Amino acid sequence: MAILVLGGAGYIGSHTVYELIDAGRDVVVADNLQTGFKAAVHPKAKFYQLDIRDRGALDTLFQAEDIEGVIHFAASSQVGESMSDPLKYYDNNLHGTMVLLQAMVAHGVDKIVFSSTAAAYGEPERVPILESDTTCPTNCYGQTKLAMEQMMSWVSKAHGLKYVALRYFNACGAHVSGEIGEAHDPETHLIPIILQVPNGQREAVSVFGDDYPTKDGTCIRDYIHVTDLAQAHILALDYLMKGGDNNIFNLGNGVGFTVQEVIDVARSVTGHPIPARIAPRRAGDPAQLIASSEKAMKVLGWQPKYNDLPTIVASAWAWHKSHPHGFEEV
Ligand SMILES: NC(=O)c1ccc[n+]([C@@H]2O[C@H](COP(=O)([O-])OP(=O)(O)OC[C@H]3O[C@@H](n4cnc5c(N)ncnc54)[C@H](O)[C@@H]3O)[C@@H](O)[C@H]2O)c1
Ligand SMILES: O=c1ccn([C@@H]2O[C@H](COP(=O)(O)OP(=O)(O)O[C@H]3O[C@H](CO)[C@H](O)[C@H](O)[C@H]3O)[C@@H](O)[C@H]2O)c(=O)[nH]1
Repeated sequence: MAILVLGGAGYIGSHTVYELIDAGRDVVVADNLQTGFKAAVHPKAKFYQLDIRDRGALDTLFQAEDIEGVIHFAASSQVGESMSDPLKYYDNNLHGTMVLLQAMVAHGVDKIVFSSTAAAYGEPERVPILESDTTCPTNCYGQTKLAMEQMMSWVSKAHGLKYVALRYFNACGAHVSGEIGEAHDPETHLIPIILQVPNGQREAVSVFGDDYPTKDGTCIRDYIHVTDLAQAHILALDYLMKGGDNNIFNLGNGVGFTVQEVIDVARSVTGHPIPARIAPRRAGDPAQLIASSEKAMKVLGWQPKYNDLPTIVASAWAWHKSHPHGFEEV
């Protein structure tokens, strides 16, 4: 039987497929390639180009393949865009997940692990954040992810579906092989943006606000390596296969770094001075997001391996230096 990875041509999905294949699992990837790349899909995975909102295409896939569980990354995930075009997020994230769950129920596939986000919490009431803390998203993206979690919960009560929601903090880094890495266009994430400077693609990095109540005034985030995230998906799926109940887990390193500290690490990793300019705050940015991932460690046995920021940034740099245009051939 195979694992179906939706969004397996994207950043976190492609890394998860590599880990699944390395673990000897059969993998089917489905992706509409709206932000993903066929070249990111492991050659041993079977690939379907489809949109999860297309029920007919999903039916064809579920009829053709023997699927034992689903890992669902397929979503739109840009915070800023979700504020200017919220209906795109309701359509792709909520409607897409609704069609997927309808197809899963119809075809008797009853296990799903899916990408949620730290954005589900909004401005945290305390750090480190526990899964039981208040969820009050400050942007439409986080709202749709929280609504996806709630949709799973109701579908579970009615149809016996079992789910794990993984609330990631800041995904970063690249595969140790150097074959795949982060390639978003436009890029909005801090570490790849910083690395565009030593790659000659940007003159300086803008620091969005230096007047936050943090040690150097810049925002604090919890950076977690994409391969550690990938491993958590495998553990979560195995947990469901062994009869584990519906659950929600934070995934982060439990350590926060300011934007300024991340830039300093990138300077030391790349040997480039990386000029930084203070810019206005970015709307909707909480001052500080740090995960408590103790529950994932205790229940899933998850143990992040790349818990050191210089190592994480070095893995990202190895990828960006050798693939300055991502998966696009120029
Ligand atoms: N990158 C992060 O820091 C982060 C943090 C928290 C949560 N997440 C979530 O993790 C997931 C993966 O994020 P990512 O950074 O790898 O994003 P990504 O954009 O690189 O990957 C998403 C993949 O899903 C595909 N996709 C999107 N809509 C689809 C649809 N309707 N049908 C079929 N395929 C579709 C895209 O083509 C892409 O390959 C997303 O759900 C995102 O919301 C990401
Ligand atoms: O050019 C930049 C880009 C980012 N930042 C700052 O760097 C920090 C990290 O920003 P990212 O855009 O890399 O990541 P976010 O924390 O905003 O968001 C990420 O993590 C969230 C959960 O924590 C969501 O899941 C979201 O999808 C994902 O992009 C923020 O303080 C941001 O203001 C800058 O100063 N300059």
